[in-house]
Amino acid sequence: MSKSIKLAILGLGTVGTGVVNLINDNLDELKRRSGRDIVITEVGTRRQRDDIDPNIIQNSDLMAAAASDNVDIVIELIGGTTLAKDVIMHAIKNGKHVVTANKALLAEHGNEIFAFAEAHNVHVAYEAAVAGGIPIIKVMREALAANRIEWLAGIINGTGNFIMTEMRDKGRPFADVLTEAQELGYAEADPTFDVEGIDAAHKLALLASIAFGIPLQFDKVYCEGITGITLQDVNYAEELGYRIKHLGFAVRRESDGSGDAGIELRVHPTLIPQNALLANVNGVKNAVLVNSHPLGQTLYCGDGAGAGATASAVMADVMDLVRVLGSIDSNNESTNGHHVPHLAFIPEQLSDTPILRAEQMITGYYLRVHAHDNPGVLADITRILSDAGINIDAILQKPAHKLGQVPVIILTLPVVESQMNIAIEKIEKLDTTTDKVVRIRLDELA
Ligand SMILES: NC(=O)C1=CN([C@@H]2O[C@H](COP(=O)(O)OP(=O)(O)OC[C@H]3O[C@@H](n4cnc5c(N)ncnc54)[C@H](O)[C@@H]3O)[C@@H](O)[C@H]2O)C=CC1
Ligand SMILES: N[C@@H](CC=O)C(=O)O
Ligand code: NA
Repeated sequence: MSKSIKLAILGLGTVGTGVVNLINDNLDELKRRSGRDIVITEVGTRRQRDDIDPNIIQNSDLMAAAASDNVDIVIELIGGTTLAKDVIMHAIKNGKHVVTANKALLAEHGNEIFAFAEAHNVHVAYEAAVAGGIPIIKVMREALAANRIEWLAGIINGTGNFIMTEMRDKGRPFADVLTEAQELGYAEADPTFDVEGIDAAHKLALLASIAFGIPLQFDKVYCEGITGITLQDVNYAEELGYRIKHLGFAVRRESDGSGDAGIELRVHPTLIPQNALLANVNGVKNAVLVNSHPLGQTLYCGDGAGAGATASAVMADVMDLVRVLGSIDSNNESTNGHHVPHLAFIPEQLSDTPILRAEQMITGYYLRVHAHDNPGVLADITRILSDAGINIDAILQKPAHKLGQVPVIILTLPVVESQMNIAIEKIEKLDTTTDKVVRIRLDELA
């Protein structure tokens, strides 16, 4: 057997431990598939641990581990955007290939990191950074490489989907389910990233780049989380044949008279029909639906978080890099040019297609309006909507729930957000309405 491949695993938390376990469990499988011995030579830990194989160097100096002569591939699993960035840049500078699960880092600094890697002729692989174990990066960069991607929609945060599922099915309180997600190793170190939609926005920025061939633009992703979703809205949505899911959308919009041309990047709770495929993806499962030409719609589904699923993606990247290393000759030159561009398109071909602002985005809406139970209230509300050119798809008036007040639920057809903003402002000013209008986007795309 030829030379072994030496790994440094930096960070032994949920994912790092999952990677060590996977290597131990599947060592023979890895060797049979790659023709190489895959060996962990160093781990980056804060403290010396006695449960680590004594042949493995335990290094609390991650910069040293990233540059070690004893390492071919550096696997960054510490998370965060400061030390993790320094360590990755240092590894690249020292000619190491890198595998990372760190979507926050790539969404914010990926343009710089990938350019630096290209300049040093090494790869930064990141399958684990999006949708956990689902091989969505590989599919989009390689299997769909001949397609023009029109849009994608996905459940891309396992913690959020787990919370929404448990709330809906078992009526469990939000905070309890979040605690369980943390115990199961699904949540980010700072779980507000999960519940405020930031983690999904990081992943969407990555998916959009490889879908459309645009630079990473995390700062332009419209982002809403699940903290404002109440059981009341979940139940009303179900009554109307819809389900609320937290989704990410990347949509190419042509200028067709109904709106502006550009790309919509948005993550938010969304009503989708109960019979839609994504409506039935539950628990920690993620799913990404991709519409491309000429293939059409394809759906990718699996565990989006957790030790085993994420380790699977990390090691899939390692296996790809083993093949790249196998194709490098003794002068460190690539012998067969196997190189998938980091963002799927060759860097000079990345386009500057504008990202649309929130007011330019087009979606349907679920509105919950609280009104006095007086004659003519419904007429006032529907007139405002129709004056704004907004078509109503369904309307549901619930029995009065507090002193003479009725919740009115309205579903609309797609409308440009700026129009909806104007209409909601007018509805809130009516003497007959009380409270703020609750609005949740509704999408039939997914
Ligand atoms: N947990 C999951 O399901 C998934 C996590 N990820 C990403 O994987 C990365 C790791 O996540 P987890 O394993 O969940 O986090 P974690 O918090 O369980 O593990 C991080 C580990 O890194 C160690 N660490 C941090 N700074 C260190 C330092 N200076 N020196 C040595 N060790 C250090 C911590 O002590 C901890 O053991 C993050 O970027 C996360 O966003 C990606 C996909 C799924
Ligand atoms: N916290 C993330 C982990 C995987 O990316 C999630 O819940 O999806
Ligand atoms: Na993945």
